[in-house]
Amino acid sequence: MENFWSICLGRFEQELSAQQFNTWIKPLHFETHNHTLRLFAPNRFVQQWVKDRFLPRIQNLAEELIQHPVEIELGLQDPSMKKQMAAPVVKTASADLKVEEAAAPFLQETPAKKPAAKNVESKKSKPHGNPSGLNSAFNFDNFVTGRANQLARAAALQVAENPGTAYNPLFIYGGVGLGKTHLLQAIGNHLKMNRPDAKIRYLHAERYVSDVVKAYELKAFDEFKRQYHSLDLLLIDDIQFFAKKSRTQEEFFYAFNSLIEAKKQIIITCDTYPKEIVDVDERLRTRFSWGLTVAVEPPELEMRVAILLKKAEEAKFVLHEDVAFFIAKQVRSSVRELEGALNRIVAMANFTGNPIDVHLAKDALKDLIAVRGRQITMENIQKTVADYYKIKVAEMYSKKRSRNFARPRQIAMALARELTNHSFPEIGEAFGSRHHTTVMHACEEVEQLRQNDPNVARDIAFLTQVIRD
Ligand SMILES: Nc1ncnc2c1ncn2[C@@H]1O[C@H](COP(=O)(O)OP(=O)(O)OP(=O)(O)O)[C@@H](O)[C@H]1O
Repeated sequence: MENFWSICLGRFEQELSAQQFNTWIKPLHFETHNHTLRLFAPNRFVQQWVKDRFLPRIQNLAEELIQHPVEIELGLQDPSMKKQMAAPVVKTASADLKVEEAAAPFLQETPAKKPAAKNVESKKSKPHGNPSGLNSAFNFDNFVTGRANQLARAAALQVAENPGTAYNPLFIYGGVGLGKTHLLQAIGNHLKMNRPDAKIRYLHAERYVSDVVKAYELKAFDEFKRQYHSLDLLLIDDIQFFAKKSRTQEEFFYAFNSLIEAKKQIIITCDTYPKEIVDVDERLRTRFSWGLTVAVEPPELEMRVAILLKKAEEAKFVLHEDVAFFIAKQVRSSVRELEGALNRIVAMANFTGNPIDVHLAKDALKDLIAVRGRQITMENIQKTVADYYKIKVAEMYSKKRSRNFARPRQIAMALARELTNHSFPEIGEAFGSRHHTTVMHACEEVEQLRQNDPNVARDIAFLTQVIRD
């Protein structure tokens, strides 16, 4: 075991570039303790990086070079004492590669788009053994309010104060990373504080699906019903995941009716308006609009700045307004992306030891800025709009006239007209050789819709931001 690290160093030196090796592997300090290999990183940034990229390889090498099972710990060096701290530590056992989250949340890159969560109780963090699935980190106090979400926040607070009586169900919808889960959790935490005995359950829709599957396998629907139908507050996140799950939808229909009848509160989040949820039973979609439906929209500039300042305050570091404005101007699509950008900047500051200023922020976000600087193309517009409406890009140039394709196509044409310098004939050409009057007609129709249909206006605002970003 004593020689393990020197052999590892040799291997990594061969496998990595000199710069990678010197930056990530060489600075690690190594110790052994009984059957534990201990590595210590000089800072959290290196610790997180090594955890994400190199720990599995170190694990392989341990399996190859050491004949008996070992545990690997990845801790932090204590900079002042020049000795190692026991925690926080990332641990992994040789038989089973289990990595525990150890670094502060501010050092974890936030994914731009949430990966399809599988059977998650709370996708934000582990529920700390709390059967309600609530995460106390999300509350009303740290939810920044602005035009984009003030109605949703007011409704959420109202419901948290008067569950079962105000709006039932409360249906919160909006694009990714805009604070729907945050609000859901805040409602749960608020009620829990006011009524500690209340039976509250927060869960991601996929968890509900898997509970139905389990109940089915174990023939335990009575128990399943007992659990869900006896709640005071049911918080269910990302209901669009019920699509095509007919048994789940049936069970949820019963749970829904039973809870509403008993005046127990249900709050649902979704990526779209109830009527537009695909592959979910009509009777459920109708019920979703029984109470109040509110949207969360992408935050405007000032609100993005306020969110950044709040996040900095929470993480206890100083963020000057000019830096916050700089970040907010670069990152516009979602709060999650905003957090991701801030994480990068903080990580770079920690890593380099430089202060957080606009210069450092520019450096940390240079990839993002380069991407933004790219010219907006019609291909990009077509792809973004197609992705958003979940249709194939090919439908942008196809001749199909069904509304599912025609409407997104018209919106993409109107955006192409607005965001590029192309002429009507050029746009027509790019959309399956259509006549320029078709494009003109599309632009007029979309403008009408934008003025009269708040959903279309919201879609266009969101798409414009994403394309510009
Ligand atoms: N108004 C806000 N104030 C403070 N933080 C916010 C706000 N809106 C979102 N956030 C933060 O942004 C991150 C993403 O928000 P959240 O997970 O609630 O988004 P979501 O709408 O549920 O996304 P998804 O559709 O992917 O589930 C969270 O860390 C959340 O705390």
